Amino acid sequence: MIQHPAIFALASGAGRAAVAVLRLSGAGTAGIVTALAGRLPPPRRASLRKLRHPGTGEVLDEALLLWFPSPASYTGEDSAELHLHGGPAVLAGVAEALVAAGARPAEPGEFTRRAFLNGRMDLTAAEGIADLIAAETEAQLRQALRQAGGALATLYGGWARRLTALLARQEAFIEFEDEDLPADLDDTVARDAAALRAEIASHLADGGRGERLREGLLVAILGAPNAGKSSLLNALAGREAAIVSARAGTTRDVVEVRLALAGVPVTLADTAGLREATDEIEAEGVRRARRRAEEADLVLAVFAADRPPDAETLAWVRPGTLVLANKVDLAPAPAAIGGAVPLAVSARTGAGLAALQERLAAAASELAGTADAAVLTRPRHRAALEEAVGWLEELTAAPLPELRAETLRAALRALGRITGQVGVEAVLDAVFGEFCIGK
Ligand SMILES: Nc1nc2c(ncn2[C@@H]2O[C@H](COP(=O)(O)OP(=O)(O)OP(=O)(O)O)[C@@H](O)[C@H]2O)c(=O)[nH]1
Ligand SMILES: [K+]
Ligand SMILES: [Mg+2]
Repeated sequence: MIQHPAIFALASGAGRAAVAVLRLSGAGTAGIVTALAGRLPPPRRASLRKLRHPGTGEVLDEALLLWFPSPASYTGEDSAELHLHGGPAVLAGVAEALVAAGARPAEPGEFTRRAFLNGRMDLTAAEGIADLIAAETEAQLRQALRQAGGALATLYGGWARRLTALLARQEAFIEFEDEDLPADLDDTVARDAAALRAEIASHLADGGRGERLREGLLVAILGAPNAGKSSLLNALAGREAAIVSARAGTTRDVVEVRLALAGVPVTLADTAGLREATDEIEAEGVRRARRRAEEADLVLAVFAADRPPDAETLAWVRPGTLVLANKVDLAPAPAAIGGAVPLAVSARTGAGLAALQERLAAAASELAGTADAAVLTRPRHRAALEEAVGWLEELTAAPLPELRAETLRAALRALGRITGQVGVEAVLDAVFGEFCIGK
């Protein structure tokens, strides 16, 4: 195990709390703990200790101490946890004492980065831990747990091992070409590489569901002024998030609410009514509405049942758009709008809102629902896998055994970047930079 200089950080949430957990890891942890607590507790056993400033001897807190000697710790290094009283003055005092004893505050993700460097986990599992901390819904949590548990490490690691074996066969062919090798060895390499390429390609062709679940879905509510968009947003959110009024052009800024639908986090965006606005501010609102609709994973096109459908909104109706006829308390819903059968709702009476919730939940799980398999979760992985597939395609076209070996090596490097086998400092910075401090 590599032991880097000692770092510390608050591992629990910031702010006043009954208990705050400070985590300490790295070379010299034993000495630093001893400097504050007098002596080390037995490994992995919680012990109550008075903590003192090593310079002044001043008592800082009475805390529970845990000592995790290397290698049996999260980072693989010597580590300790201090369970303090969670007030800002206590934390500031202990932090200062730790610095005086030779530790420094940790960077975001630095503990997990050390765990990775010590071989405690691969990069995909480390990313899974970041996702676990960020998870807002149950489906996100399940996906993160699978990844942190090594589902992707196993899948991508398995592919890397198969590539390595192929490379070995290809190189044997080059090395011993004149000798008694099976005549079709070169062909079998190409055949097995094509099979692997097909497997990776089918993993890539998942419609982006895992990535969407990780990021959350964006649903944009679109429609003419006064169609009842803000009323519907409020009804779905269960609170008065947006201003509703009888005046056309009420909503200007995009108003967002966060919901969980079928375990998928969803940002529901209410937008300005689509029309040729003369007012400068409203015109900007309409521009924002269009931009949001372009970015959205799902568009809710809202029409008022007592009006003929407007051309501006009709232009956004396409396969996959959820078409609503609102205000069915005033007039019956038309049989079809823009070729789609509209869902009849009334934000005023609540009619059809349960069906709307169901349709939204169904759409959310179709767009972002994942089975309990290893699923692609990040653009970083997608890019590297696409690169690997590209190299394996080149292999088929490569005329010389040496060139084939080269494409296999390149594909292997692409896979290695995902799991961290091919260590690129920039990749590590990007991966661990997204962590919070203390993890
Ligand atoms: N009768 C009836 N009135 C509704 C219904 N939904 C909304 N309204 C009314 O329609 C008017 C406009 O509603 P809003 O929710 O502000 O409409 P909007 O689409 O957000 O309008 P803009 O923000 O101006 O684009 C308000 O007076 C609402 O009370 C409905 O289902 N039935
Ligand atoms: K309005
Ligand atoms: Mg509105």
